[in-house]
Amino acid sequence: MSTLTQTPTQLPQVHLPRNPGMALDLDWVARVQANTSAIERRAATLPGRRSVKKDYQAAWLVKAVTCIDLTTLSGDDTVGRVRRLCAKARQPIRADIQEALGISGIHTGAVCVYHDMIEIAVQALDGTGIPVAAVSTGFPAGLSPFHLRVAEIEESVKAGAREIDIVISRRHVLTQNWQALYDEMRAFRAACGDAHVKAILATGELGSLRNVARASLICMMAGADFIKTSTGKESVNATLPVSLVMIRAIRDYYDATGFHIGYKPAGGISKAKDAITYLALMKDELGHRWLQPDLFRFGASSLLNDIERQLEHYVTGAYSASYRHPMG
Ligand SMILES: O=C[C@H](O)COP(=O)(O)O
Repeated sequence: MSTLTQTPTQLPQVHLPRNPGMALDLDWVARVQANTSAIERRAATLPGRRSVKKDYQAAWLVKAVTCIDLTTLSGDDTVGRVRRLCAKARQPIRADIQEALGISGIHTGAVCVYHDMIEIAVQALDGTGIPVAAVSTGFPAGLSPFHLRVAEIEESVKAGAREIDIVISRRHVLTQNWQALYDEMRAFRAACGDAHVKAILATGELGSLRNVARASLICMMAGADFIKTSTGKESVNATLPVSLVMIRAIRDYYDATGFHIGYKPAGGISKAKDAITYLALMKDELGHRWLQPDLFRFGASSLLNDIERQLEHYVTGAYSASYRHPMG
């Protein structure tokens, strides 16, 4: 084992202009197609495409840690659990493992909580630069009255959230009401002000990959900073076929407008090897710039646990029990 020479936090990160959005272009939306069988075939090859080992694997896993939105979104969240999660976000990899890897100063991309826990998380992360992300707009179903969803965003921003994860109205997609989806997203973006907005599509409820592609495009046209797959509460959450579709929508939007939109797969990503597959997919489809935390996040509650175990194995040659890497 040798120490890692290039850690992710040492990579320069150039500040990117924010996506202002554009007028709804229904002709562009109508042209968007998705060849489901070709996408599924390609997605099936992804887990086996890259086999990164040893130093490289450890470096990719450290990179993954810096891109995690460390999440707790449970009805039984407590102040204590959120504080412990924030402590983990500040030091996601145990000090002895970091020392053996020759790295320091690693932290997660953000901490993601319900509105009620924002102030606790902001206090616990004070001075770290780690942003608090809040799920707003009647998460996870997004079916509360529209004015309350907008007000919830404003309250979350006021409470200190620097990132807002909104949920779209799935029915606008299922009924192909693109104008309504655009208007909703535009209003959410406006309510966020300077806070960055991630649009959760809840792809497991959108019916088809073509709907996923079209909803991705419309949210970007309406000013989304990130598009995110899932709330983590749908019966199907992040998948590789959906990711391929959304990532290619990001590429098309970038080619047409020059604006970089971030990607956040969320829900059910809990294994270190899956994290590497997602990172490799981002690199292959969008390039190295999209591997920075301002453009890529995992929405995950337990992924860090497995990554820390794998890194411990890398430095010691032995696996520890997962309870030795508690999250919150
Ligand atoms: O946005 C994040 C998800 O809610 C986390 O889902 P997970 O608990 O399956 O990792």
